[in-house]
Amino acid sequence: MNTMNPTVTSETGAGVVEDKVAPVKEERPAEAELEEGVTVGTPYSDDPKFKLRNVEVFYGESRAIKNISLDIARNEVIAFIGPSGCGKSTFLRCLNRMNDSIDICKVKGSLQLDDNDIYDPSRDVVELRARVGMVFQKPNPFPKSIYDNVAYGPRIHGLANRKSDLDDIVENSLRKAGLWNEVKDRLDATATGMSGGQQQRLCIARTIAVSPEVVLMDEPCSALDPIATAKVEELIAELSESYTIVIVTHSMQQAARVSHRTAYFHLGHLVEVNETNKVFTSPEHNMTESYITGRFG
Ligand SMILES: Nc1ncnc2c1ncn2[C@@H]1O[C@H](COP(=O)(O)OP(=O)(O)OP(=O)(O)O)[C@@H](O)[C@H]1O
Repeated sequence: MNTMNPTVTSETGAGVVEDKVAPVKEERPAEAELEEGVTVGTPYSDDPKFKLRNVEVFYGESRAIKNISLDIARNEVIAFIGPSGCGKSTFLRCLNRMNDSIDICKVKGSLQLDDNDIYDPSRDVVELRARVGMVFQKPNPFPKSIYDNVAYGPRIHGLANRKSDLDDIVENSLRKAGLWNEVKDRLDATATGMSGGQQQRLCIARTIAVSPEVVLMDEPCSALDPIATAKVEELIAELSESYTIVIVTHSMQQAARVSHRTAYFHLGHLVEVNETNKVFTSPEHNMTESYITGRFG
């Protein structure tokens, strides 16, 4: 007798027992295995730059972020990892209100930067984005000269009164981005003629030119080759001395190399946050372990 999943066909109502093929095992663990609002590990900090509580994000009726609470510490590098569609970028974009431009997107909960409400309606969003800068997946320099790309932000924020002050900001930013020696003799050349890796470091220089406190990076190396990636990773290590950095990455090796803490997201939940070394050597949650060992992705 075949005992696999016997089931009664309701259509016939005749109590006929049929064989039913066992359902295919889901590759990703089911959401039912997660307790909403519960994050294992060390999601809180004694010295938070961001204090985020009970954050939910909706796209129309669909809830993409489900009751997440997290502190991001001053001058830490924290990596957001997790399978595609788990909400890493959505959560990252809440930190400088980049989601504001998406009409159907609604953010709920308490999100504070240095104890001030990020979503206070009276907040100047341009000023917020200068404090919390962002580097995107694809390098997106303006079709202007290298100099003008870096000078753009300081000009619109009125950070330099004299040309020499602006020159200093441009040079310092390019130095910090590890690009000065490569471009100092061609500052007037158009930025779009640079290699992809140089363009991404230029975008980092452009971000830091307005003296942000935080740099958000959304898969900053996904369009770069391994050598350009290594340069950006070195840069992240240097920048972490001065800035708080939040990086979304699909590369677990990259998270392990650059971050102090790692946050593992799954289906809009924040499952685990721990010291990066712990996440990759002895994760507390079985879902984190399944993900980092490649049992699903
Ligand atoms: N502009 C949007 N409109 C509607 N739904 C969206 C939008 N952006 C993201 N979503 C949905 O929100 C959920 C989370 O997406 P998000 O891009 O934040 O995930 P992710 O973890 O960053 O994914 P990936 O690693 O693929 O970039 C997904 O279900 C996605 O389809």
